[in-house]
Amino acid sequence: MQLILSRVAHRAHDIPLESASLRASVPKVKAQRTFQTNIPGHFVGLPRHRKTRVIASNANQNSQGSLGDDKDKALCSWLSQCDAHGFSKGGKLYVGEGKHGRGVFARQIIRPGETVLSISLENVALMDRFQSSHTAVESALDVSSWTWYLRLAAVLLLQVADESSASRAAYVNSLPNDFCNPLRFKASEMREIQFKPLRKEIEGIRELYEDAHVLLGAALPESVGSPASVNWALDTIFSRSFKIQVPDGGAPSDTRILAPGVDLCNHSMEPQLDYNYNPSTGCFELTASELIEADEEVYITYGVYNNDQYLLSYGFVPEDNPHDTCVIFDDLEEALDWHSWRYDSSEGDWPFARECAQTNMKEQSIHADREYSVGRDGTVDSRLLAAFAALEPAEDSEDERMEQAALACMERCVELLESLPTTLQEDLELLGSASLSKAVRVIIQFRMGKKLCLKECAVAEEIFELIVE
Ligand SMILES: C[S@@+](CC[C@H](N)C(=O)[O-])C[C@H]1O[C@@H](n2cnc3c(N)ncnc32)[C@H](O)[C@@H]1O
Repeated sequence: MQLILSRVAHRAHDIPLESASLRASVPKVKAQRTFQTNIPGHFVGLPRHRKTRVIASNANQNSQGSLGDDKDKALCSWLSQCDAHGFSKGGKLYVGEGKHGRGVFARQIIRPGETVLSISLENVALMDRFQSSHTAVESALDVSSWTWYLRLAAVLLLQVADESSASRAAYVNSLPNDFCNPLRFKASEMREIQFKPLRKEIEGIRELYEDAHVLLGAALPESVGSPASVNWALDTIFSRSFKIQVPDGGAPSDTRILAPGVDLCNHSMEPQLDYNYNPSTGCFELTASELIEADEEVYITYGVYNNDQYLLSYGFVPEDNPHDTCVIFDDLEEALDWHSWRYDSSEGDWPFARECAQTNMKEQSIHADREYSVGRDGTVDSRLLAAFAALEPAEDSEDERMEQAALACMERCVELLESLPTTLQEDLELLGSASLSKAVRVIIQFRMGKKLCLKECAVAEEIFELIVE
């Protein structure tokens, strides 16, 4: 948290937002590319900064100490009985309280390439299919047509219901009960989001949860079929499951698993551990990708997602996420309408603009309906640049059209920034307040990420350099 705050503070003071001067201040550049469809990549621009990893070894115990609370101890003891030695007394890892709550720490120096934890799929993991020892309830369920999250939620909830089996009870008991899920944001909190796309996605996922209540409620034993139990199971699998390729009687296919122990690792954009399924051992393995010091908290990466996806799946917003994006137009028609209003371009060649956007879209396999966004590094959706460039007068050179297109994107970002109820600086000050709820705190972090994307684009002179390189 410290990192993002200091960086935002610096940038918020540093970069003046002067929309009026944008057109005039952009440098002239020489184009070498042919106009229309050959803008590189989906987003266009240059990365501007890179975060330095800060190692936090602030576990509440040292390597000789106990392994977290009683539930964590029971989990570690079960894992070591299952031959997953990572967390046993002689193992290389321990559970402790880290920078983001409970996490995993190195007990000793770990060298690159060392496998630190190995989880048998058959005996330890929970998979989105029923494993060899079917119970009667499992056999009675026809889950073949269900999507993976319904299957995995059913597997987890049946594990909870199965009191006769202690096999994975230690794991189930160690799972968190409370989760910061945007689906349960109150109406007043929803208003604080300030950005429409996330609100829309939350509504969509609420429907998904409601459908799951009906389906799993009808299929599962009463003791685990309540909406509250189903919510818990879905929260758990969305925030802790891994997708791997596992042979299922034939060729490897996508399988979702809950991997006890591995799922205790918190996320970092610069992790020291990789995870992989090893077909020769049948295990899901954690391996060091760099030298790790004793008592250092170890991280994995949860993936390349924007902050919307992080918040929806994991309930947090990563610090300084280079993959965050901010929607600036819902679709092409909105973009063209805006351009016509802003620059009086109603005489522009709209069919040509659509064609340019679509050609760029097809070339990059982007879904037609996808919104138009800017990236955290000052990049712009290349379909948008192509469309806007096509609206510029035909007699202008290709350079001039591209330059005006990029300027239009920058001006849109400025306009959006100015239309928001709070500025970056105000959000930063709000975050300093001790009385914020967890939900509001994460919402403010989320909207600051979006504003940083807009701001990076609004000042991104590099856009021009990259377009014409
Ligand atoms: C796979 S679990 C990791 C272990 C978890 N801390 C635990 O106690 O079980 C994922 C959850 O950990 C928390 N988390 C992981 N990485 C985080 C990070 N970088 N910042 C904030 N919270 C994080 C979030 O609550 C997330 O939903």
